[in-house]
Amino acid sequence: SAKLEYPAARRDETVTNDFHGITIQDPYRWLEDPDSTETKTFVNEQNALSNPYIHSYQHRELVNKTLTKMWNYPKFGCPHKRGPRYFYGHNSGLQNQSVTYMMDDLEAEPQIFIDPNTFSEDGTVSVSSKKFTKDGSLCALSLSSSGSDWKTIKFINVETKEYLPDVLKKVKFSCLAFTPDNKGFFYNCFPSAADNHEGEEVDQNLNQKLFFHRMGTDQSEDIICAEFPDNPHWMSAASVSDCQNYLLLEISESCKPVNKLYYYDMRSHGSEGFTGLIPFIKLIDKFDAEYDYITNEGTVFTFKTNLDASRYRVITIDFENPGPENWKTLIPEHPTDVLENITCVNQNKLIVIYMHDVKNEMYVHDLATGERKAKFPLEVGSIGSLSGRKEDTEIFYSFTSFLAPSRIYRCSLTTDSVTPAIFRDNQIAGIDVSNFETSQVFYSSKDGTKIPMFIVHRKDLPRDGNNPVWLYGYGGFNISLTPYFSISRLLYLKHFNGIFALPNIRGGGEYGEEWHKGGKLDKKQNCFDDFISAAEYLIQEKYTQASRITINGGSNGGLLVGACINQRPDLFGAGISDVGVLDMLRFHKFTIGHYWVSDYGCSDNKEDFEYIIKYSPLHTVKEPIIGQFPALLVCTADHDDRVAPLHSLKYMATVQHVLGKSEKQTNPLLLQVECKAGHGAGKPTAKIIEEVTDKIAFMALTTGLEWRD
Ligand SMILES: O=C(NCC(=O)N1CCC[C@H]1C(=O)O)OCc1ccccc1
Repeated sequence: SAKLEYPAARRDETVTNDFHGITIQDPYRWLEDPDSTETKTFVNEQNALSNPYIHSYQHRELVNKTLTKMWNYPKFGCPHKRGPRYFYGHNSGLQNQSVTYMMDDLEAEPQIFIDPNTFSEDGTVSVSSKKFTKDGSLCALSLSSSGSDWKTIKFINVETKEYLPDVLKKVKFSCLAFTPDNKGFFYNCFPSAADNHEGEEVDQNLNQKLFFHRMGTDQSEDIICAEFPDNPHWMSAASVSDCQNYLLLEISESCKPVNKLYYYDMRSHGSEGFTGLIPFIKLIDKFDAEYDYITNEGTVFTFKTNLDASRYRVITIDFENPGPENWKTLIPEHPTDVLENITCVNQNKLIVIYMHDVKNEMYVHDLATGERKAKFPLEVGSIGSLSGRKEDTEIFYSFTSFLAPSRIYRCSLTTDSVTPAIFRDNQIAGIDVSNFETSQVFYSSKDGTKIPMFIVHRKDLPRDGNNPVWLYGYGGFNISLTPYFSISRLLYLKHFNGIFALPNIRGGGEYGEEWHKGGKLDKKQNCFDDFISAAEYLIQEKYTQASRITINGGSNGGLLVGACINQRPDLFGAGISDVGVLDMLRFHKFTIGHYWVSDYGCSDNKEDFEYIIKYSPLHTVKEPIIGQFPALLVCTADHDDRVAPLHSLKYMATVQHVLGKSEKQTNPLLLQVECKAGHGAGKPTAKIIEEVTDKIAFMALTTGLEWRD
């Protein structure tokens, strides 16, 4: 391909910082200001390069049309009962946002409850979460614009579907909790945040507070009921216990799976509402483990915890005898499987979801004794979502896997046996998934650790060492990548003879906290070694060859791509880094980045700096000794306030500076910045399809994909 000319971005060689005796230059520091004319010009010049290149792909329209057609199938969410009614999410196929329907019973005619597509012309306003009052009479909506983490909370009268006058602003990373009498509402906001924020600012999110809002009043009258002036990094979340007597408060200070647990007995309060800081009882007042509320029977509380259990277990704590010596184990830690999720249903049962070698298993346990009662018949895959409360006698759950769009089951829990029935079976038009297969392999990483990897492709694929591979990974924050259905992957498999490979690299939660610890802080390089070893495995097993591999990941996965492509430019044909964390010396200075130091460490500390600087993508760009750098597409968006676009802008400016002038560098090095889009959550269908089309077009142009009908 003809060699591209890259815009010469100004380098300010005067910007340097001293890190524990080491001087580090930061010549593109000016790109950290999203509002400067210079930054806007830089973004426009980069898009003026990347978009025409991507649109030069001859089959881009064919991919777009095919993707749209495959995407256009009805998608149902699990029904959930709130008060006397059932609610469920539904998308007819191509709607920008799913619609929430309501029905008086499961056989009744559904009617529209909330249609977010009416909130904006282009579908960029989304409902990020909903919370009903216990009796289902009111519903709080948390709304996001352009994919920003900033939320506006509004309230709907469910019966009349009319909005109440109450509007809550400056809300971010917030809980939603009504008081039992429906008169009050707990939420979190950042009062010190600037008024004009919309998600394009990079200011740090500090000093979050818990507020009490009295329904029918103005937000300016809201009461601060929890704040942590000595710990500006802390964030909190309030919830009401199943019995409605207790207000629980979880406090966390980072993404580490540990939290403090405070509580307050609301019975000692009249209905005059809350008037000031709540005198919480500090049940757990240190950050030593996670305590995740499941339910309570009177003063005996049931929690999921990783205390002395890296694969989690279930304990009970009696608030009357709160000393740890009185705590009891209800379900002990499993010797190999991770206890992922527990829900109390039908008053006396626990629905327990485990992860066994990255596949879900689901059981019924007895709440009182912890005893296992039944096992759900599940295929290989994941439980996508589950709805059911203590007061419900049935559950709905969705099952999904690489080759099965989510299917919803309904199961009564009134007896000890489980006989689930299909409630909704989503079908894809024009795809016969029986032509494809999923396998799971265990390959060795650099240090000999066995890493599981899912491999999905056509059944008749030749092992000729020449198949294109979409190698996708994440590797961090205790997040597990269990099987999930994706139209874009299926198109790649069907129309390009592609292979989708998903290695469950360390840093995730696939084998519990030990797996997470194996890929964080000073062991973060293990994530990159695991991902590199995955590519080497696929090559030596004759699935593919380096030039046909695209590595891809988002956010922490975007860091994965940046680090691996810098370290092994010989191993990949292309890399696509989505909304990546790429400046590892400065990530904690912007928006919620300070929360990530639990996985990354912080360059303010000498020991942390010394391992961070070794892999930070922005600081490890160098010309390959032999050959050229792979094709690179770095994607971000102007309202991404989870990972500010500055990471991608500075990284691409550096890559183009170091590599772009070399005569041998004919692979493109491109940055694409989307407008009215954010980190990903809430993105309208139309934008998702455009974005995926561009990704596939880029892979086609740079790894020689050939379309087949
Ligand atoms: O920052 C995160 N999560 C980690 C995160 O989003 N990360 C971690 C690294 C980059 C980015 C990503 O991988 O998506 O969540 C913020 C939050 C939400 C709700 C309550 C408290 C705090």
